[in-house]
Amino acid sequence: MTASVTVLATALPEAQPAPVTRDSRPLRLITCGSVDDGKSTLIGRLLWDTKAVKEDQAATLRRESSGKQNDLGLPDFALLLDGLQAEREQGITIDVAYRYFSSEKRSFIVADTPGHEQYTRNMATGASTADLAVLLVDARAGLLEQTRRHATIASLMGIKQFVLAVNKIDLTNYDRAGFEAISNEFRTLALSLGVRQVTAIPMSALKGENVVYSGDAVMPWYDGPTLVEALELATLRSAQTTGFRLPVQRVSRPGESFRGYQGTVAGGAVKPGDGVAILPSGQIANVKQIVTFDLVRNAAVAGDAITLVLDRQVDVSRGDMIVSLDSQPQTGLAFDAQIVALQPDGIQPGKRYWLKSGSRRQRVVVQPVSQLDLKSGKWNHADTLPMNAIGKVHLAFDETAIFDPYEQNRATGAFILIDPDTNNTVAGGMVTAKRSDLGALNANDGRVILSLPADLAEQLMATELLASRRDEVETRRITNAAARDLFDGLDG
Ligand SMILES: Nc1nc2c(ncn2[C@@H]2O[C@H](COP(=O)(O)OP(=O)(O)OP(=O)(O)O)[C@@H](O)[C@H]2O)c(=O)[nH]1
Repeated sequence: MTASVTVLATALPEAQPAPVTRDSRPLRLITCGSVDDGKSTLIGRLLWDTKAVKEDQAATLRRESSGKQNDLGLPDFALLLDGLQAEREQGITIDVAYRYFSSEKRSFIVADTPGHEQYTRNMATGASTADLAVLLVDARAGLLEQTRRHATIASLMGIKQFVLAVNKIDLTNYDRAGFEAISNEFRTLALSLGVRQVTAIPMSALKGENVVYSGDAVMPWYDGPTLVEALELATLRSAQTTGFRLPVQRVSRPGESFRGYQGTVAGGAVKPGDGVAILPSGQIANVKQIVTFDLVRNAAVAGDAITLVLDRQVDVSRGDMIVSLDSQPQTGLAFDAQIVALQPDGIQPGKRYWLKSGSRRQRVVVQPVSQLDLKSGKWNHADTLPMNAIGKVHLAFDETAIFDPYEQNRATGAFILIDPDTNNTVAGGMVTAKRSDLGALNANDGRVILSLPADLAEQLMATELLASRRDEVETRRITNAAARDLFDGLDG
């Protein structure tokens, strides 16, 4: 494997979004499963049967499948997703790519997360924007620990609707009892995670039974929906409950008289005349103008990329957040969070990481408190968190941090942790609450840079510099990634 460059942005979509036939936003879903459960085959089958595959792709599929067809003589639908594999082989790791398809009633965006090694991380990236999770299991194997982990992460990230796809049912001779046993076990798990909306569907992704077309002929005992019918019935995640949020990406000063603050609205709405506060400084101003790339607008909502002009001179820089006066996020030096550890080193207590949330990046000390036992669903005391662990932690900052609880706003409540030594993303997390005091965990205690020998201090500075450059690269990519803008724009 040759992953040398990590692109945190989304991959460019290969196809334009399917036309929205009704006045509804597309439903976003993620698929999760263990290796070989048939995830690629299922997504391929969905694209194929909903006719989201372009003719040239279809021709390639027929050609490439010939000669290496499976026992059933069907094309290898997983080949439809091979574009990502090719990118991986060029040394580029792409966390999530989005595929678009639609039925007569609705359009959908499925987050496709390639690769197994970093699966949990990829999954967490996809889950943060999804309305629904499709959890795949192999009908012969039933629920695995991996299924439990994925279901847990999906629920932690706020997904409240699951479809359990009991795949490869053709290989169990369409065994009804086996299907029901797996469904019941999964319902118990989902309930323990607080997820009540579960649809279990017996299916064969390979043969296309109960995916888009009914599997009646072979499973007359099943009278529930096909996968697409279940997706058509699903509800969109409810709107965020916070006020206006604009994480400032850039301050624009094209001339003496104009100063605008640019970013993508991460919550709520804004219109000229609204009172806003600039955090963390707490300065106050009114909105004078809202400008998009070619228009002056009379309002902007979450998902809009805007330039905001204020009615007075204030001091604003990248990483600040402009928010509505009457509904502000929480600011402070200590927060509680839940994280998923993503690297072999896990999370070390007392170590200083970079925390990145929106356009803001700051130093943080992470103190693990407990780890989730996936089998029992209990939180056990923990001082460290190994790779893949889901844990509760305390975060301690040495400069004011700004968050909404993730429950209220996924954009301003989510973050990643970066190891300053390696620049690896070591965790993804969600803020659950503000803490009233730092207790024993004062991040300033970790601020020993002044007492370090000069050469070591210099090294540390160099690391910081490197990290900040990396930050720029990342931001540029994200800005350039038409996919993300497009994707976010669909929400507007
Ligand atoms: N019989 C049968 N085989 C299936 C079905 N779905 C997938 N397969 C086969 O199972 C194997 C694995 O399928 P993939 O779609 O590659 O599985 P995956 O989970 O995406 O695996 P990775 O891409 O390795 O993560 C392939 O040989 C598929 O043809 C099914 O419903 N029935």
